[in-house]
Amino acid sequence: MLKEAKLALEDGTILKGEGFGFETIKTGEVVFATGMTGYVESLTDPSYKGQILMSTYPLQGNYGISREWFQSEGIKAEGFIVREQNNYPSHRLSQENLNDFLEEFEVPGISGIDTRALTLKIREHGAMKGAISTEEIEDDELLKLTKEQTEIQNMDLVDKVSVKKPTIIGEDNKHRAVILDCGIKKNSINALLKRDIGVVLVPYKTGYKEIMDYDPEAVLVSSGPGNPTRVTEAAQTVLDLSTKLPIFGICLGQQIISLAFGAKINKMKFGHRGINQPVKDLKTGKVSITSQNHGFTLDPNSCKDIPINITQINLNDHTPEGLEHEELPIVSVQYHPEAGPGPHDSDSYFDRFLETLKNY
Ligand SMILES: NC(=O)CC[C@H](N)C(=O)O
Repeated sequence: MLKEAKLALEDGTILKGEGFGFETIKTGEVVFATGMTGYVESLTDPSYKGQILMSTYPLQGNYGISREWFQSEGIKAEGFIVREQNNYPSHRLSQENLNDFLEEFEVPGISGIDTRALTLKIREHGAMKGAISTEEIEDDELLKLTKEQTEIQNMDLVDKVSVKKPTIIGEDNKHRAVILDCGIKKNSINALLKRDIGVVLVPYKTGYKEIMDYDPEAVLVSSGPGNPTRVTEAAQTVLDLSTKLPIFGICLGQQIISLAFGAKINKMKFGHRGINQPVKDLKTGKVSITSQNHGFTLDPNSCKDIPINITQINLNDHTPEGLEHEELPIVSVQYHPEAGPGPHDSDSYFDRFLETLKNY
């Protein structure tokens, strides 16, 4: 049954649509993603914790839901905004429809929204605080909840998605890496397992000594939600480990590594979320099409006097997309080489991880 739902934005906008998924009220930062596919991977990506996801592509749900595509145990985004949803999916792997998927994980969805207009608004204004209600609520009350919520910059979101205790996956693999888990995606773990690298996922607050006790050959600092400056413990751990082991970072991981060496982080106006972001390698001139999902970036000027070099840039806005330490085997990317969703063009990042680990 279609029921009326509302979306409120901090600038006072109230949009009405049809509710789907779970009947509830959720707040979050409203962000848009431009991929034509990948709603299952994105909704289950822990980096979307604290955010209400809007797809710019107008039809969602048409190929259904499969657990094979999950990037974590369930939906991590706070809500889903779409133009049109389809609940009669067609795909050989599909196990349920979008409505039941959201309902199962107690997440509200709103359809019938003019997502094109809303995207333009966000591009102009920047990402905004918002709220979705699939329950009955007065406009004023929903606006109040919207405005009163904490800014995403000041939320501790990594704590909500990081593992609670160390977890070993692939004990019998030839190599071993520790993943400093800030909200790892399954595809990243699988990319290492595929290369015979077993992993120990450790909580993001785990210190140097405990990590070394696992006798890893390298460390991966994972992607994850929210503001990297809220996880200073992880930056300290990176610094402590930096002369001992190769360190690789993905997205939030890159931001944490750059903070460890003294770079500055800025909030972007509306971020990069999509599966066709062009990234240029400054050494080879090669351009890759990458999967991205971030709203913070490091200030390139703050890298001038620290031992970190920017090795890759985004061709849309020239923001840093890859880093390397001047002397140590420390490498990171702002995009998602593990894909899920998106292209596999930068899968070789994990080959480099393996080579670096073997040679160290
Ligand atoms: N995918 C990620 O790791 C996101 C990193 C960080 N939360 C950002 O928004 O910039």
